[in-house]
Amino acid sequence: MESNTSDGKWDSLPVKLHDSILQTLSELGFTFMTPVQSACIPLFMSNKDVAAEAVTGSGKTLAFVIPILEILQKREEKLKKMQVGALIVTPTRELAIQISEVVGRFLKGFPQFKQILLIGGSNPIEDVEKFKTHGANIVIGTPGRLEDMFRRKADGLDLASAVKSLEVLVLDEADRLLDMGFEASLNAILGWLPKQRRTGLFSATQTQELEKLVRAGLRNPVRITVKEKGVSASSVQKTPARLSNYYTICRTEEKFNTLVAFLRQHKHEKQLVFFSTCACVEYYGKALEVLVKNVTILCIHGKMKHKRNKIFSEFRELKSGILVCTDVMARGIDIPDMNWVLQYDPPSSASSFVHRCGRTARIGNQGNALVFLLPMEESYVNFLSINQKCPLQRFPPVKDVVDLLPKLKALALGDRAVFERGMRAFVSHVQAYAKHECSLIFRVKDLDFAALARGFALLRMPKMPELRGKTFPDFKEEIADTDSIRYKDKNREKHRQKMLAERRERPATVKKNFVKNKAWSKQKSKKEKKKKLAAKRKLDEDSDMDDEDMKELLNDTRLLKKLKKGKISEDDFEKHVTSGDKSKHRKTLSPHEESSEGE
Ligand SMILES: Nc1ncnc2c1ncn2[C@@H]1O[C@H](COP(=O)(O)OP(=O)(O)OP(=O)(O)O)[C@@H](O)[C@H]1O
Repeated sequence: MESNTSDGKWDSLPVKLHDSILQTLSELGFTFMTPVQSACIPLFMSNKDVAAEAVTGSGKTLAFVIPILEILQKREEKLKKMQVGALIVTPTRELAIQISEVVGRFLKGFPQFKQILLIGGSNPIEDVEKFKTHGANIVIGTPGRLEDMFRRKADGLDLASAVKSLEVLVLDEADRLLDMGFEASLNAILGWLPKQRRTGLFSATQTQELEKLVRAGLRNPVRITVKEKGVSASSVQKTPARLSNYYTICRTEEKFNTLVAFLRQHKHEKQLVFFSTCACVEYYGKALEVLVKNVTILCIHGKMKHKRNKIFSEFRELKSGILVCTDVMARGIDIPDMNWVLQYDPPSSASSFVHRCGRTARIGNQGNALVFLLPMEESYVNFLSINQKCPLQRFPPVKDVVDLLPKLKALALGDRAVFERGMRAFVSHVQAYAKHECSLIFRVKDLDFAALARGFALLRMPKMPELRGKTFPDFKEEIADTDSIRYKDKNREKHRQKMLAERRERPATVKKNFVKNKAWSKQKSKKEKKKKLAAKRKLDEDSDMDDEDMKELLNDTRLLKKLKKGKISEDDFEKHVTSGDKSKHRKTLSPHEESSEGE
């Protein structure tokens, strides 16, 4: 089936839709159904479980929202205030908000039903109170918060009882939800739900693994697949037909300059720029704010706590602008009039590639996507075309590329915060690169680290396990003593100076043991200590990491590895491990992973 909006009018369905639904559809100006809607709605309404795969932006949301409303309003026994009839689970908050807006629009015609949004970023106690006061028949949420809500019996919310009347469960972006990252929460949630229910799995890249479908509780599901006919070939492609999908090949040192030149030439358009990690968004996003003038630039990633919803809504309203983001924006997000999807870093999986591109060229509109590849990554183009049915064309060379890396370096020299962001971004990028699903093409061992560091405009090479034992004659350190780089923020700098002075005053022997005795106190079990060290290794975006912290963490990580390999004893480990006392402030080595970016 080709994905367009002319798959018949709503009254051509074998089932008649409720007048209120038809009324809302007419208000929205949706005269025709899309293929996924005409296929799913009657099946889902007739007691079947469905697993639907349809290209991005093909109207999957209504393919489950309409049946949910039909099923709930047809129930013989009307739902009470605290009875949940439908549960929609999504991997990200933004997607949950978006779905709740769609549901809200249709609920105007069904005032008897209430919906509630249960997502991260808000106060869970407020959610509990809201639920208790207003009740909810349709729940939309992200796995972490939903699981949390199920466990809040002590706060007076018995969600497990409320879902006993559940008729429909929808997993939107099902393949992502059934991934490892959400496994624990999702299993817990599924465990609370009644077995007798309809289940729908929706995605542009559906899971083909039967065992996953079974885990989601699907009984003999009807599989619905709606793909696009390829423009050139007679093949069926996974991306929308009206998407112009490009790639460009840049050397590492040219990549950022090319991006800036491109963005400067497309200021009147709306664009998403994907990076692989939160730390890269923080670093490059801020750099773009300085280097691309007279255009709104916003940044969003999964480690942002409260600002996220506001940023997302702000960007949706813009006529033109740039949203620098991680894969938290890759799936399901429906931003009107998106002109370009730029992938500065290729995504960690082929399915992400399809979803990222799908933020443009939605519902029959024109759109463009461009992925930046290094020369050694060119075979990714073939891989996408053959294995993923996602053909790309080479983008004509970007004009007026100027070298802005010296400017970026100057920014780092002028503010320690920029310097640290750059180091963190580099480390996270390398570690994310090593985790690429397509590891035959994205080979970390083939990365030219010196060139990469030049491309990141770093002042010196960071210390990280991947670079251990290597020398980089092609990388010129910009500054011998990075301690001399000051924070622009006066208070932060004052605090740093104080810490430096304290460190200088501390005798060398005490230095090692002083903090150690505090945090790694004798009372703590060895297991606990190891757990704490593992926790320290998870990146905490809100704190700072100075050079000393970085060294200590490297030391700790090295020791932990040795301990695991049996090269040192537990006693040796304890003797040499540095303290965790500063862990509140410290950064870690590991990247800002986006693998469990949801929520
Ligand atoms: N029948 C229709 N006629 C016109 N527009 C529609 C119709 N159905 C949905 N739309 C619009 O199409 C856009 C894309 O729909 P939706 O977000 O449901 O796509 P999707 O298939 O879920 O995409 P993704 O795979 O990216 O999650 C939305 O703006 C929606 O309002």
